[in-house]
Amino acid sequence: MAASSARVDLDGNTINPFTICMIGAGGFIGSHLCEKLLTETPHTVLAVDVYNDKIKHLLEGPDSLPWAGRIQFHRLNIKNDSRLEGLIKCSDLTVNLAAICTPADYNTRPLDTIYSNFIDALPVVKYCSENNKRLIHFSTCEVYGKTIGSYLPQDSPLRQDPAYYILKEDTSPCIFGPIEKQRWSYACAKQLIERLIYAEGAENGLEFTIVRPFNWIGPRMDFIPGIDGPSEGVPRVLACFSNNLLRREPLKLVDGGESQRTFVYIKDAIEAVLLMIENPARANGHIFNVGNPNNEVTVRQLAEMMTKVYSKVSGEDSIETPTVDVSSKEFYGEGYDDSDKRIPDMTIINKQLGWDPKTSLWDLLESTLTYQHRTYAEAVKQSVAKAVAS
Ligand SMILES: NC(=O)c1ccc[n+]([C@@H]2O[C@H](COP(=O)([O-])OP(=O)(O)OC[C@H]3O[C@@H](n4cnc5c(N)ncnc54)[C@H](O)[C@@H]3O)[C@@H](O)[C@H]2O)c1
Ligand SMILES: O=c1ccn([C@@H]2O[C@H](COP(=O)(O)OP(=O)(O)O[C@H]3OC[C@](O)(CO)[C@H]3O)[C@@H](O)[C@H]2O)c(=O)[nH]1
Repeated sequence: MAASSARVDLDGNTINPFTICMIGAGGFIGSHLCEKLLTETPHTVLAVDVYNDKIKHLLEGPDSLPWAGRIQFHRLNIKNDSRLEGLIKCSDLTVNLAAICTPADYNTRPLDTIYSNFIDALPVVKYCSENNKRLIHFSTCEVYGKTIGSYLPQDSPLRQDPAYYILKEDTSPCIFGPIEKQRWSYACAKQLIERLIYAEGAENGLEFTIVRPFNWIGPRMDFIPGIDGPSEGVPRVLACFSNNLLRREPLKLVDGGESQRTFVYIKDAIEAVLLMIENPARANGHIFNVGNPNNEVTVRQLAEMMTKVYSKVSGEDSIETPTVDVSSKEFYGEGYDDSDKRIPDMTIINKQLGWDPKTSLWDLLESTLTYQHRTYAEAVKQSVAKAVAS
């Protein structure tokens, strides 16, 4: 679709093209946000990351492309690069996506996790505040931790009461496990940076929006171990299960696969972020849950659905034993813990931005697994054949 030049916001005001400093633009969410901004808006992106593989298709190509000249890639590590302030200063808005955000790292690399999600984000917040620049910061649904309901007795009827499990931005508490459960290093660091941003808003007038994504999934999420990422790496569940399906191995269910998640299609979620970007008067000062409450499954149900969908899109029968149980200690190591249930309350985002997710879990898995099969099946086949031959 061609970039439109006469865009209007939700209140009918003309949106002038602006420059966005997007930190973490080379990741899963960043790549989709770049694509959306370049193909459907007149805005310019200063894309900051240490990697750019997932946005190569936007960076390379002829000058005749509709977005030519509207994206620049800056390869830099925000931990230690003095160019960061300059990029923030010459932008109208900063979107910060940079983070270590893979659960396998939270308990095994807790220091890196805390530095990445808190310490490394500090200069970004500071530069935005000091230079009066708007900030959209990516937090996480993990700041809610466990539900109140999870602490009730198993047979308590209150567990069925939404008041004990629906997660609301302005009223739900943040409930983490003990310090020795280092899984919560990420959630805790994200919570503290949220509090710092909120305080910068309250005391120094920083214009901010905080996004709490609830399991956004789709093409380009993470990596397939041994193909475009380390063989021993453990990505998030979509890529773990995709890898198992591609290799015709059983899908591993951690602690029985009883935890529940709501999954939202990345393309639906990106619509919400674009609304935030283009409607500052409605988005500033708010924390937004962004998820799909209608797409709730247990991890076991997710595995079963992915197995069925993959069989449909690949044309291959599923294997005889499609799933296997593993303990969290075996899979993630010491200090792992889990969120039991994550259903976002949608009142605030619906009221402020009129956003609702659209895509069902089956449909989003069908388009995502079609992409996974098309992108990886041949490479996996070759890598398996090579391993057998050696
Ligand atoms: N995908 C989800 O469902 C989800 C859920 C909750 C929260 N989030 C949050 O959204 C953000 C983006 O998540 P994602 O899924 O796209 O993850 P991702 O890992 O694909 O992307 C993060 C990007 O940040 C970059 N980065 C990390 N540290 C950096 C540094 N020091 N300097 C420069 N670049 C750096 C990485 O190279 C990567 O490209 C994260 O803050 C994450 O915590 C995502
Ligand atoms: O092979 C596997 C991999 C994972 N599981 C279980 O699936 C659940 C979801 O895991 P995952 O997608 O890796 O991550 P979480 O939902 O727990 O956490 C993420 O949520 C948002 C974010 O902040 C950023 O993406 C991140 O922290 C979980 O129960 C695993 O144990 C499995 O059974 N088998």
